[in-house]
Amino acid sequence: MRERTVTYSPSFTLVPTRECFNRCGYCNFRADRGAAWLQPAEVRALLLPLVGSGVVEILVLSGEVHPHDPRRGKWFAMIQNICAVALELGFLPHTNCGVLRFEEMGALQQLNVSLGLMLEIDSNRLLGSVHRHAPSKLPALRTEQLEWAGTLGIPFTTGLLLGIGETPAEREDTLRTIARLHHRHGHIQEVILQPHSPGGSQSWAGEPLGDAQLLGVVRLARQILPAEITIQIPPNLVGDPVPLLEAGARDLGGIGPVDVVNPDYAHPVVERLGERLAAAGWRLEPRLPVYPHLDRRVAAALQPLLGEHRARLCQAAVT
Ligand SMILES: O=c1nc2n(C[C@H](O)[C@H](O)[C@H](O)CO)c3cc(O)ccc3cc-2c(=O)[nH]1
Ligand SMILES: C[C@H]1O[C@@H](n2cnc3c(N)ncnc32)[C@H](O)[C@@H]1O
Ligand code: MET
Ligand code: SF4
Repeated sequence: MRERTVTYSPSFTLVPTRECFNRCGYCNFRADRGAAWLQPAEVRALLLPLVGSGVVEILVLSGEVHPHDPRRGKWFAMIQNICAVALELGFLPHTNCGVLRFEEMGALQQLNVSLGLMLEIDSNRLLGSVHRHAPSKLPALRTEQLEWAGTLGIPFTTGLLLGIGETPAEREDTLRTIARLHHRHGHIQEVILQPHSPGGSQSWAGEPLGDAQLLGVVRLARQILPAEITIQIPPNLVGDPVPLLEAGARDLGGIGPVDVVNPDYAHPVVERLGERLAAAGWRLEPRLPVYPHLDRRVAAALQPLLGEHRARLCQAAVT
C-alpha cells in the first residue's frame, strides 16, 4: 500500500494567564480576575529544559483581559515578552490569545511565525446560549480579526468548535466564511475541526460531538475549503483518527505533554500514535507552526531562525 502523510507539530503550551473576561459555556480553562500571570523568570524556567528536546512550536494560549481594562497593556507586554524569550531560546512561537487590536496584531506578527484564533461558529444565535457571556465570541468581531490578519499578511490558523448547539447550515456558513476570507488574502494555512469535548469545570452541560458527526464535517470542509488549506483534527479528542484522514484531514495539531484546553483528554504519545497510523498506511511527520508556502510572509527578523528549522526538518526527512 502507498504510504500517505499526516503531520503534527511538536509543541509545548505556555499560558500567560487563565484570567478571562469571557465566560464561554464550554470552557474548562478560564479563571476569574485574580488568577496568576506568568512571570518572566517562570517562562525561562519552563522553556530551558525543552531546548534540544525536539519541541519547536511554543503555543501561547491565553485568557483575555478586556480591551478597556487599564491592565490590558501589561497583559499584552507579558505576551510579547513570552514570545521574545521563546525566540531567543530558538523556538517558533504561535499565539492564540483571543481578540486583538489591529496594532497588537501587528506587534505579534513581529514575534510569531503564525497566529491563531478559532472562528468557532459564525452564528449570532449562539450569543443566546454558550456565548451569552462571551463578548469576544461575537462572529463579526472574529471575522474582522481574520480579515485584519489577511491585510497584515499573517499566516493564520482558525477553526470551528463543533457540537455547541449549531445547526448543519451554520457549520456550512462558517466554512464558507473562512473560504471567502481566504480567497481575498490567501493567509489561512489550516482549519481546526474541534469536537466539543466536555470537561469537569464547564458551565454548559452539552454532549460531546461524536466521531460519526465529525466525519461528515471533515467531508464537507474538504468540499468547501480550497486545497491549500489543511484540515486539522485533535487526536486526543477523537476515537480513531484514520477514517477522518481518509475523509481529508491531514494534520493532528500541536502535540505536547498536556492539552491545556481539554486537560481531561490525554495527548497520545507521538511514537505510539506513529505506530498506529503506520499500521493503517499513514506516515506521521513533524511540521513547523507555519506551512512552507507561507514562509515568505513571516517577518524578516524571524527568517534566519525559520530557515534553520526548515533546513533541519528537511534533513531529518532524508536521513
Ligand atoms: O496551532 C494551533 N493549535 C491549536 N490547538 C491544538 C494544540 O496545538 C494542541 O492540541 C495542544 O493544545 C497543545 O498542547 C488547540 C487545541 C485545543 O484543544 C483547543 C484550541 C487550540 C487552538 C490552537 C491554535 O490556535 N493553534
Ligand atoms: C482555544 C479553543 O479551545 C476550544 N475549546 C474550548 N473549550 C473546549 C471544549 N470543552 N472542547 C473542545 N474545544 C474547546 C475553543 O475553540 C477555543 O477557541
Ligand atoms: C482556551 S481559549 C484560548 C484563546 C482565547 N481565549 C479564545 O477563546 O479565543
Ligand atoms: S474559551 Fe477562551 S474566551 Fe472563552 S472563556 Fe475560555 S479562555 Fe475565555
